[in-house]
Amino acid sequence: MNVGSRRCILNPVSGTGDHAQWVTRLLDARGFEVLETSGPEDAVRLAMEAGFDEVSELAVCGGDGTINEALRGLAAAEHVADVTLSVIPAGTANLLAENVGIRDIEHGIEVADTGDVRRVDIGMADEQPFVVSCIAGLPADASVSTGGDLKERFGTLAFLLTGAQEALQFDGLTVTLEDRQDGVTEAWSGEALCVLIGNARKFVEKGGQANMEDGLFDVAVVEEMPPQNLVAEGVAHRLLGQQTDGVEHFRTSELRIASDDGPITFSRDGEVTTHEELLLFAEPNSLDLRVGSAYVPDPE
Ligand SMILES: Nc1ncnc2c1ncn2[C@@H]1O[C@H](COP(=O)(O)OP(=O)(O)OP(=O)(O)O)[C@@H](O)[C@H]1O
Repeated sequence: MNVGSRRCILNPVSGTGDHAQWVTRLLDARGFEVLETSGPEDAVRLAMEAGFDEVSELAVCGGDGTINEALRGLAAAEHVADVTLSVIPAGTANLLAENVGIRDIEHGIEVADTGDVRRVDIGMADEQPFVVSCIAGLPADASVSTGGDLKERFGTLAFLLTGAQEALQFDGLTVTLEDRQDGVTEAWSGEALCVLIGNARKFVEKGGQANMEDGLFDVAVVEEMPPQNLVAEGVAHRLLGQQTDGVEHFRTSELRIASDDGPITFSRDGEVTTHEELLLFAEPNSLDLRVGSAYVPDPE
């Protein structure tokens, strides 16, 4: 039993990869035991161990990929509900940190030590957890192929823009979406360019932080566009600008996505898997997360 214990899982190669030493020194001074990951999936193992050791505070220093691995490890150890998680943004995009008001590494360390704790929703897709989003179609593929340089220059927009360029050769998704919040209703069916399910992130209008405490996903389906369109511009406008023609947007706590045309690729916070159908549900108020003072519980 490790009541009151503080541990940090640190990815030494995420982002620019030059943070490990000084971050370890600062965290050590604040009572965190720092364990470095040694390769892909190692944060899953370390978080499982933290769960089995009943660690009460777990900081994750890395990008969204490392956070996703840590969350999967905590889920495997059935420790998600018993830990306070904090994020120290040392990745390239750092979507979760950005969505909970954490500015940079130093700020993340301070928040991990003394920040407010909010009980936020997590999403489950095929029984695996995610916090930020689960996306299918173009940005899911794009998040795999977008190089570090581009990610750094454009931030999150790069996911959309790179994907949009690739859409010239992209066939789209033939999908049916069922809203299962109150019974089963067909929410959308047809040819989609992508399906975006946000827990911590909105994808339409101005985007930004979604309500992480309402027990609902923000779902956006971008309809297939003719390839001769200026696709990159079109997608960016539709998702980030004001124009929402061709975008179906709704909120739900439970959703089933079925492909009518073979397996499709999903990215759960950057973790890529392939499914013919996927069942997603929001687990309301199930994770204690430290947030920065800029975090807005209800960003409407
Ligand atoms: N010691 C290591 N050596 C090599 N790869 C590692 C090591 N530890 C973790 N990894 C892998 O590094 C990858 C990238 O991590 P992460 O997603 O956290 O950072 P990022 O890609 O820089 O940021 P972001 O996801 O925010 O854009 C993950 O797939 C993780 O499994």
